[in-house]
Amino acid sequence: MTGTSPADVESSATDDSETTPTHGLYGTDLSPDEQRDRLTNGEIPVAVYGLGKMGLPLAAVYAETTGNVTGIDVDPDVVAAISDGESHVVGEPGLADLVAEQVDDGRLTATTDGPAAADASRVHVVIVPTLLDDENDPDLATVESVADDIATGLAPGDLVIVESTLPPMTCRDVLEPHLASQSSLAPDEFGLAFCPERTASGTALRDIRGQYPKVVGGVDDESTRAAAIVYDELSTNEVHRVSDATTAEAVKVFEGVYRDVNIGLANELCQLADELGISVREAIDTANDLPMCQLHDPGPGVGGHCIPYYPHFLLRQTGESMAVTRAARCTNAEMPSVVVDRLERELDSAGTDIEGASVVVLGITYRPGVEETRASPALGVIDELSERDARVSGIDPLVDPADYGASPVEIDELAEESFDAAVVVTPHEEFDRIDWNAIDPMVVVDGRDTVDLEETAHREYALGGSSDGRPPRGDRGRRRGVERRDSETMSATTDGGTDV
Ligand SMILES: NC(=O)c1ccc[n+]([C@@H]2O[C@H](COP(=O)([O-])OP(=O)(O)OC[C@H]3O[C@@H](n4cnc5c(N)ncnc54)[C@H](O)[C@@H]3O)[C@@H](O)[C@H]2O)c1
Ligand SMILES: CC(=O)N[C@@H]1[C@@H](OP(=O)(O)OP(=O)(O)OC[C@H]2O[C@@H](n3ccc(=O)[nH]c3=O)[C@H](O)[C@@H]2O)O[C@H](CO)[C@@H](O)[C@@H]1O
Repeated sequence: MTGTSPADVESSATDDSETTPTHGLYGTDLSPDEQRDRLTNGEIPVAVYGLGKMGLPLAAVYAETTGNVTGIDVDPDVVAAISDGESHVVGEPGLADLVAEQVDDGRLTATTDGPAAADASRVHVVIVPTLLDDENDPDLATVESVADDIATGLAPGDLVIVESTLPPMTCRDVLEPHLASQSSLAPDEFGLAFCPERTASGTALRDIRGQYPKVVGGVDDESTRAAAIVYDELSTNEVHRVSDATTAEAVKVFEGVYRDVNIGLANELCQLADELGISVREAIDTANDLPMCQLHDPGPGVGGHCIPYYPHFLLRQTGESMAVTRAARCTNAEMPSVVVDRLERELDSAGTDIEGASVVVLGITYRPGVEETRASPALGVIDELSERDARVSGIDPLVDPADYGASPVEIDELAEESFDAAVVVTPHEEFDRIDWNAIDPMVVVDGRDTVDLEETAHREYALGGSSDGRPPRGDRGRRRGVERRDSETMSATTDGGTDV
């Protein structure tokens, strides 16, 4: 790191212009070492478009590597916070300090002005979300709007790197023609490579800096080469060059589909727990003794703007039926209603009609500690409960349940209120301090195997059973000689749990 200031960079880039035909990395005739030097000296300005949960950590790592990064976001509050050296992304170890340091040193700046940043930058990194439209087709509008910004400043020799997850063929068939037509450059005058994020919330900096090999695939060989130069510097791990951008796009989507399909299988198996009278979680954990078996964890559904979205980047985009991917997606999407079915049955057994019952949902975000609610299973649970005319409350330390159709309750208020039931959807660590013994007995459906209510008066139903071997209703049925194989008996029995 040289600590070069942006002003130094500008003048050095100008001085070089007479001897170097292009300032960028694509199609340059500089040696690889000279390219690396220019990148790490800050002589190649970098723009990072999208400063969200992954974009801000990525921009910060680009800044610590190159010393000359402009971050762009459409949200003025995000830009204002970063300009003040503050991270608006919570739960990422080291990020607040890194952002403060990079901004303070003048290595990272932020703006809402995409075209101006594009004009000043020679490497453009895209890390905005790709969502779905109402028909579940990929919605490329945000990525294309960033491409419009980049195109206004795109110069010969520039390299565009896309880290946003994309449906395969998007770089080749959509973005390259889009950038070319909007910039009036020929496709072989600029580089375009897909280099997917292999990161997760909570470990973003570690992952970006090199936890896994970095996959790089360009629309042509020169784009792959140029992008590999960048990630050789950014990542401590190996750079895995694949044949082309479409292969790189497929790698990322396949990783997500693998996860969705395997969670779908776990969710299917977990629904056998009542009928078999076992803890399916115990069976899964034990099956996973074998390295060839990697069954996932069952739960109330699959949330976030990654895993539930990526299967749709293939479904309807191909002429193939994709029956396995489709079935898993359906199974996962139905889990919130499975959870509410179980809840309704347990309430029935306790003599309470779900219509008019008061139910509190624990955890609205899709993952503990991550402020993201897109596709959260909690939203499906709230919808299902509302459709069945239950009165729904919610607790979440990161978001306001009122924004999602549930009356807000604080953890400390739980004991003062009286609920017919609770559903654990997302086990934020704050829930560890709930004193269940201080709360009036109720039905508790635990979707995540995170509460043990055996020593309480609550009527617990653990989806799929507990890892320690307790079937969904604990040991009570076994102790009382309930016929485990008869699911009808199980669902109709009224003495299977503590009365509430
Ligand atoms: N979050 C994860 O765990 C994760 C992991 C791996 C990959 N990804 C992928 O990374 C990408 C980004 O995800 P994220 O979690 O950072 O998203 P995010 O929703 O947290 O942040 C997106 C940011 O982009 C900004 N933005 C929207 N439109 C813009 C525009 N036109 N120009 C500039 N900025 C704009 C938003 O204001 C927001 O700050 C997605 O493609 C996602 O699939 C995410
Ligand atoms: C572990 C990891 O690196 N993941 C990443 C993932 O991050 P993520 O934040 O989306 O988190 P996940 O852990 O995948 O969970 C998604 C949903 O599935 C539920 N779930 C999960 C596992 C399970 O066994 N049973 C479940 O029910 C869970 O509760 C949640 O609702 O997406 C990124 C984007 O591309 C990828 O980089 C990457 O795969």
